[in-house]
Amino acid sequence: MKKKMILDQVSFEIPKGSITGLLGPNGAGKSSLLRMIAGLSSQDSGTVQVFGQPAGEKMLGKLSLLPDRGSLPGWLTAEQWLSFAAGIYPDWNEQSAKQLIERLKINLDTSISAMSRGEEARLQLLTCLSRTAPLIILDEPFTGVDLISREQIASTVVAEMGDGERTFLIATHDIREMEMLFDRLVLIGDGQIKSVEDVEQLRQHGKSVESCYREVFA
Ligand SMILES: Nc1ncnc2c1ncn2[C@@H]1O[C@H](COP(=O)(O)OP(=O)(O)OP(=O)(O)O)[C@@H](O)[C@H]1O
Repeated sequence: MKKKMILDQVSFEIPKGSITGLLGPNGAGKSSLLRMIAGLSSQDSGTVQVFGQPAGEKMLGKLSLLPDRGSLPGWLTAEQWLSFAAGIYPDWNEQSAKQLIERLKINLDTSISAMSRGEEARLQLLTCLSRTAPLIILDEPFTGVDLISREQIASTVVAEMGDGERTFLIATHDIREMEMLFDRLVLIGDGQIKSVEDVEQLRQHGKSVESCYREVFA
C-alpha cells in the first residue's frame, strides 16, 4: 500500500515557559505532530526532541497530554477516576487536583458515562493539569465545550502559567477564546509549517492571531 506523507519539512522550537498555539485547518497534521512530540507515534526521518532528549517512552513522565478523541472509563465516577489517576501518575499533585475540582466545577459523584461532552472535557483537562509534568500538550481541549466552560478552561491555563515553569502546546480551532493566551503561534497546513509567529510582535504590527491565521490560510 502506498504511504501517504502527513508531515514534511516540519521544523520549529517551543520556548520553555511559553504558551504556543498550534493552529491550522482540518487535516493539517496537528494531532499527528502532537502524537509525535508525545512519543506516541514515530517519524520516518528527522528528530523530535523534548527538553533536549529524543521524544519517546522515556519522556512520557515529562509531559502531560490531553489527546483529541480521548475517552475516560465511563463505568467510573469522576471521584473513582481521579483516585485511579492519582495511583498511576507518579507526578500527581493532590492539592492541584482539589483546586481544579473547584475551578472547573467537577461533580465528583457523576459517573463518566453520564457526563456531557463538555463535562468530560473538563475532567480530562483536570486530569492533565493535576500532574506536575513541565510540558502540557492539549489537543483541542474545547471540542464540544460551551462558551463559559471554554472561558473557564482558558483561565485555568493562565492560572497554571503563574510560575512560568510550565510550557503549553495547544492545538485548537477556537482562536478567539485563546487569542489573549498565546505568546507564540505555529501555523501548520498540508503537513508543513507555514509560519511561526511571536504574538507580541504581531500585535506591534497591528495584527491579531485571527488576522494572522486568515492571512496564512484564507
Ligand atoms: N491513523 C491514521 N491513518 C492514516 N491517516 C491518518 C491517520 N490519522 C490521521 N491521518 C491523516 O493525516 C492527516 C493529518 O491528520 P491530523 O489528525 O493530524 O490533522 P489535524 O490537523 O489534527 O486535523 P483536525 O483539525 O481535523 O483535527 C489527515 O490527512 C488524516 O487523514
